[in-house]
Amino acid sequence: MTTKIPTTVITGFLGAGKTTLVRHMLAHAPKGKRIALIINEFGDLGVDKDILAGCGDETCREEDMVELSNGCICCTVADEFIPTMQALLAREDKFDHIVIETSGLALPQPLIRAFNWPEIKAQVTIDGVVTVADAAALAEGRFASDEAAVDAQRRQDEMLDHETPLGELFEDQLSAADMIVINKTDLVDPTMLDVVEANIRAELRPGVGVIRAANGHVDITALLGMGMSSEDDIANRPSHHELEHGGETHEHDDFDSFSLTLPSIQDKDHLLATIERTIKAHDVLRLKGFAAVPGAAARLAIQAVGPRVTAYFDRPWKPGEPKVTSLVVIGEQPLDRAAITASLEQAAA
Ligand SMILES: Nc1nc2c(ncn2[C@@H]2O[C@H](COP(=O)(O)OP(=O)(O)OP(=O)(O)O)[C@@H](O)[C@H]2O)c(=O)[nH]1
Repeated sequence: MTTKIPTTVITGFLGAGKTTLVRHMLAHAPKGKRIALIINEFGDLGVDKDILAGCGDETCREEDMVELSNGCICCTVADEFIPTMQALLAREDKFDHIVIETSGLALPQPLIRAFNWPEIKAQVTIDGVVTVADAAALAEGRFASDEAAVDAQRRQDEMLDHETPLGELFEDQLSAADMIVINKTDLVDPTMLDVVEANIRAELRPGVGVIRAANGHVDITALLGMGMSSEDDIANRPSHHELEHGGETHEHDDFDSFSLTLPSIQDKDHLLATIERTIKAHDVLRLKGFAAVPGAAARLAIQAVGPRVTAYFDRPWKPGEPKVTSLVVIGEQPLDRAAITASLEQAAA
């Protein structure tokens, strides 16, 4: 019998810290262990792959990364995911482990089920499904239906709201998990963290592990080598969307994304202030990309998750690379693209 290649599936809501966790995993993987990475992004800018490739480590080898862009892995299982897996398995250089980072809007269940397709099942097994939870977003009630209208106490109760697309999607991601990483613990006080953890635990199947982390710093031996064969246990991982719609519709219909490019911007602080203002005014859930700051030799990576905007220079511009500012914007439907674009264009020079 051939040994199956273990695969870790990383899921979790937009901006929860999946890429950050993957980065940590790659940096701390046992020496000599060859890990292939499949990255699935919502939106048509390959920001996550670019950030990982920009890390410069030998563990983040670009040739070991495959990107499934502008799609949700769960909607494109047959068209994209299966062929990608087959191509990976056909490669001569063999991998010891595969890591799949799903988009923050992906429903994990169809992906898990895909591991039962005969051509996949013969060679690969799911080592474990890891769901990254954003402690800060949960503590702030960002999955509640109308944040502005609910007071702090009610927000706590509505953390795992069944009515909203966000809440349901998050529950589906929790129900699929073998392990939960409660991330961003640095942003939440300990009492609130206990509330967040209790709410999460209430949604889990018995036996699912929960670990807390900041910046994805977890003991990677806890993540790799779980040996769960999750694909054999799909019946115990129900999904709202599959139950309610017979798998026919996808929650991504509730979300929208677009990207825009600014040929030049005035300056860094003005850009970040413009982004912050735009996010607040238009309920943008997630914004990320790279900016060309006048006079800077490096590109500025921009990350916004809900109202929190951060930026750092991640790597020097490559010779010949167009120095422009490219951003992807993600939010619930309807996203007022024209107004958001006009607002962000105020940062243009
Ligand atoms: N303060 C804090 N920030 C974090 C932590 N983990 C991640 N971040 C930041 O949160 C932002 C989003 O992190 P990512 O790792 O890109 O999140 P993601 O889940 O991959 O995002 P999508 O792929 O867009 O869904 C980045 O700015 C990270 O630096 C954490 O534990 N604490």
